[in-house]
Amino acid sequence: MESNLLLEQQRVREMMKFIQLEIAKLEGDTTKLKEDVIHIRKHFWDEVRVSTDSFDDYMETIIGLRQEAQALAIRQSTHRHAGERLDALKRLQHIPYFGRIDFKEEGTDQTEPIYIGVATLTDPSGEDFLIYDWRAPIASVYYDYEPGPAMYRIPDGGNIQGELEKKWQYIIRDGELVSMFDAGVTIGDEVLQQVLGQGTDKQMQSIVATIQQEQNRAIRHDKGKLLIVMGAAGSGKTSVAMQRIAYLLYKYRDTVTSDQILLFSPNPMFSSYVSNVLPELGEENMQQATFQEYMRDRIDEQFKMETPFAQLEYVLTKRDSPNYPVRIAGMKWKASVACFDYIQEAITRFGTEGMAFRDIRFRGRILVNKDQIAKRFYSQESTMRFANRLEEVRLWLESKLKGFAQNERQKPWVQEAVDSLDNAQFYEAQVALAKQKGLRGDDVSDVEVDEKDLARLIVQRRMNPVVKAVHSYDFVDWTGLYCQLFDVQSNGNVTLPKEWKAIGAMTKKTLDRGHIFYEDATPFIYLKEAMLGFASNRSIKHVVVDEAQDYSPFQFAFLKQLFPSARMTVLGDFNQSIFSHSQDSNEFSLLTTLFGEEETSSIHLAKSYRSTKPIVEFTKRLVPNSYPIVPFERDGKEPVVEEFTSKTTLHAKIVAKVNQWKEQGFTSIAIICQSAKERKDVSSVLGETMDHVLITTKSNEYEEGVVVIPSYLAKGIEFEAVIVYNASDKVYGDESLRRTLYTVCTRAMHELIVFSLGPKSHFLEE
Ligand SMILES: Nc1ncnc2c1ncn2[C@@H]1O[C@H](COP(=O)(O)OP(=O)(O)OP(=O)(O)O)[C@@H](O)[C@H]1O
Repeated sequence: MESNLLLEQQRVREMMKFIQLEIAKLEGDTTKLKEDVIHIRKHFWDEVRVSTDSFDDYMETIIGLRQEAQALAIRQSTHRHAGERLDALKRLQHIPYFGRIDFKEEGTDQTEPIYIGVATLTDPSGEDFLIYDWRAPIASVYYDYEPGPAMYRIPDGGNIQGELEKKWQYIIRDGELVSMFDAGVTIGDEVLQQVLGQGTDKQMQSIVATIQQEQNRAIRHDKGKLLIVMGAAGSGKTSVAMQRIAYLLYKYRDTVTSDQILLFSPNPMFSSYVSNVLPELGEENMQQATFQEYMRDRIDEQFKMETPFAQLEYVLTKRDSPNYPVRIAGMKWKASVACFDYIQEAITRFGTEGMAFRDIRFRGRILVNKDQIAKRFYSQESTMRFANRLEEVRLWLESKLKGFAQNERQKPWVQEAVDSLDNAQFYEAQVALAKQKGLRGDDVSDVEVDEKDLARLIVQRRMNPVVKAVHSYDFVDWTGLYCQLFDVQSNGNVTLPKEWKAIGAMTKKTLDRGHIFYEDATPFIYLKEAMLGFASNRSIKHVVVDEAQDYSPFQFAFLKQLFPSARMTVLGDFNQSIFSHSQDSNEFSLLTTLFGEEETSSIHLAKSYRSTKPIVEFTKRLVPNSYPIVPFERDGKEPVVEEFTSKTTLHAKIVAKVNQWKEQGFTSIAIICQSAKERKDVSSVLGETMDHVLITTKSNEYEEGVVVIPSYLAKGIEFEAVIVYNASDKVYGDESLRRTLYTVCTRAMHELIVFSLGPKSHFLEE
């Protein structure tokens, strides 16, 4: 072992030297190549004699042009390759590799050592692989097998069988091999201990050196349209999501680019938290969005949409409001599979009856009344697509409006409007008419304007809002249609909630005020787009949804329609549903039906890596009916639960504890409050005594130091040490908040302290 270590240390040093030399050489080469490319571009035409006097001259010109273009293309391609190699070398310059397998391919008698790192490196001839990218097919053996028979898949679909003779793990710091381990069965117990025991960086980091077998299955999974990854808090779901994106970008590098992958994240701060991983692995970041942004764009100016965070504040802080039970029952219903089925049935029913239309009005007069529109709609074959039927009605209305406009020009109000135009208005009308005739500038004054033109223009302008409304299908009473869903008092197939009537009344009242609850946004838009056709985006090839337990079946159905060409990876943990009101289910059952069993695979990650074993054991007890949660064996302090009777002593204790943690060297400390309301209280008290950062829904950056953060913004991220500000039974007493308490406690990596003002939550007793 000792001599092995010396040999490997020697190899690392040689490799480091080689990498440094190559970097220096390539930096020179790429500068020269870039200058060459610029030079060729600049003097392109100087090098070509252009003449078309005779056929021979013409041919010579063509050949000259082709040669110059070829020279340019060759230089550009050499420059690009040199640039790529330089990038790879730079990624390897501190840690050239982290693992090695000794693999003997079946049918050969030679064992080849395969070194694995974050990029591929060949010798200068390009023939021998010095280091393999962790995503290369052969590297999968490193993650998937213990010594013994092993195999890996190659891109054409075949398998390479062989024997994995040995597996090593290396710890290399600043170009020196510090230690190496026989990685045997699982990769990384020792290395993992070290990695997980350290402090957290400002942002999430790649885990390629220590990916575990189950995680690797999820990262490299490549079958069907949908992959569901469920896993305990801290089991590496987000890490899997990020390494999986890197893997897909590598495997499909000829067909998929980073801007064709879209990650849905829970909030903007989360986006910044994960933004380092892909660049660290040499890839550009994928696109990121929140579901809320997609909804907001579609709801547009029609309603003022509540944000999901405002919705959560309501859930967490308005328990005493008399409307609370109805609103919560509504939230629960509107996010359920039952509601999804119910609206699907309603859409089918509207095909034969019950569509709500609006009168087309102009200057107080009804031009086409809603019954006429309904008659036209239902006069068409019910087998026709809904969108086509509505389009036919639109075209019919548009042609009717044209007729109305013509008649309207003769009306006295138009003549009056023409007569009352002052000079400025007349000139402005002249310019507009000139524009309609395609004239501009000086030509404007040449345009002859007669009364007929002016009448046409005046009617056109007055009717414009009506024309626009018809064009955007506002002749359908979308709000009425949505509200009408709540008028149905019984439905054969779906059980309606007992608060049904009150839910309907509350929904209507809110929409009438020009507001829309967040829970209504998706069903409302879904109803509309299911009838009009979904405005889809076909350029996205892969959609990744993190924190997927917080998405309703509607939202998934919507995503599927929105990105019809995309495969999906969905990662979540039902123990962490902050929307526990809305999600009773513990599985993504609708998702399976959406894509079909054939196209769906599920992987469960049971082992939890973030927190120490005592913290995992503690948090596990908060969710007794959960799927298995297995702690990674990492020692640490037992979590502390402490009750206080006064805020003053509680705050003094928080300040003392935080200061102590800072002295211990912790750089990421969170005081997690239940809501933003509570966060404000805490901050106003701590403000003078302790430096801290307040995290709000507007925070875009993941912050180091001491943060005060509401529960729902702490989703998905982690801190070295966590104080749960007030886990009293008053604050976390309701069953619906069990999962919230679990979520906040599981943010802690090394230390967890749960304070309570008054008697602690009974979940903590359990
Ligand atoms: N194989 C691994 N090697 C090293 N670190 C790992 C590994 N898997 C997970 N981790 C670490 O564990 C922590 C939790 O990972 P991650 O945030 O991906 O989990 P999660 O399942 O998304 O958590 P949650 O659902 O609680 O938000 C991170 O610090 C991550 O780097």
